[in-house]
Amino acid sequence: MIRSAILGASGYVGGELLRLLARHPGIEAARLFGDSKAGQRLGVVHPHIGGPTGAIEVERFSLEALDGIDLVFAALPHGESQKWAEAILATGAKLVDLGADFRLHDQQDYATWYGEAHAAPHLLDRFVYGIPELHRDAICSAQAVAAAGCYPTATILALKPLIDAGLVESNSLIVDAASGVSGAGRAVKEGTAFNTVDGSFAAYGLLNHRHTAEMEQALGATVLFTPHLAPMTRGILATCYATAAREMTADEPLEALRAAYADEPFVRVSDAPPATKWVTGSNGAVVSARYDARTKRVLALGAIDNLGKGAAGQMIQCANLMFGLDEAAGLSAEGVFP
Ligand SMILES: NC(=O)C1=CN([C@@H]2O[C@H](COP(=O)(O)OP(=O)(O)OC[C@H]3O[C@@H](n4cnc5c(N)ncnc54)[C@H](OP(=O)(O)O)[C@@H]3O)[C@@H](O)[C@H]2O)C=CC1
Ligand SMILES: CC(=O)N[C@@H](CCC(=O)OP(=O)(O)O)C(=O)O
Repeated sequence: MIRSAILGASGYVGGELLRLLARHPGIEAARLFGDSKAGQRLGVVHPHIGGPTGAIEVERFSLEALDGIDLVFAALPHGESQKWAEAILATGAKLVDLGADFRLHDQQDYATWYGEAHAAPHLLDRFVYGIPELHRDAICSAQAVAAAGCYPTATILALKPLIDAGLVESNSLIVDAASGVSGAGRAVKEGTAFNTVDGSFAAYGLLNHRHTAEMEQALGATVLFTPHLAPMTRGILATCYATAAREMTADEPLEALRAAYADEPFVRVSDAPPATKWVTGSNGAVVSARYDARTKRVLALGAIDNLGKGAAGQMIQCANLMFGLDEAAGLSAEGVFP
């Protein structure tokens, strides 16, 4: 059994990692770290986790606690893992980091979009960007993976094959994406309180959301990205528009997606517009696309569970590849519907 440690085990992503690892045949959650909830039993912090794991106490992180650990999952607030990454990698453990610290390859981009200098720019090259459908071979041989952000995962899966196939003008991408409220993390905030969100639908982060940089890096394109907060707990739906590079049949973008994802275990191409509820609780992504001859635009859609393919599921998918396990180990659950 591969022994993993979870940094941020008391958060939403940590809880989802624990739920998925409980059924994983090859990776166990051996050490669990938190911050303000250190000292509490896991069954109290995450009442949905039962069994023996529920009795484990959340610890405060120390490097010594990584003794005998093969794999570290980091699900920490942005800026935290860059303080620890070098020391973690020096233990020989593999690291899958979900924060944004190591997703951008260029330290100047990081400073621009995150508003501060990177504390460990010399490590940026050691991290492979963690979307297996894009970088499977590199992930297989990596010691460190920076799992992709939630909005970028939905967007990149919907658009990348269309760019690669030369169907869209890469300087014309517009992405409107909506997220469930769990995407904002577990801490109590006025902007994500029930009375703020219930019965409402709002855009935020206009023109400057940090995920824009990640999308642009992965797509090699210019993106106008507008995130929205939707009154639901889980799910992301990215609706993407691009100027068509040429005339094509209405279904040609859909065929490009089918060709790109024919052998992918987690990406499904759908004729019908995808819904977030199709992937709730799973590591699935559903994508679709059309060409509109009237406006000469291509429309593409991507739906994921922000905590699944947008976070914990993708982290485990990457870890499976890094350890030569079955890529789908622990991730076979279908979505929960209705
Ligand atoms: N939620 C989502 O859908 C997605 C989240 N992400 C990213 O994953 C990361 C985790 O997200 P999420 O689980 O939602 O966040 P939460 O706020 O729910 O959890 C954060 C976790 O980090 C711990 N923590 C906070 N500050 C520190 C610190 N200074 N040192 C050590 N541990 C600390 C918290 O401990 P404690 O609770 O004990 O204080 C908690 O376990 C973030 O970077 C987020 O942006 C990425 C994709 C999707
Ligand atoms: C709904 C909501 O607030 N979502 C978060 C993004 C989700 C996230 O955790 O960001 P990373 O993927 O970069 O880690 C936000 O817009 O800041």
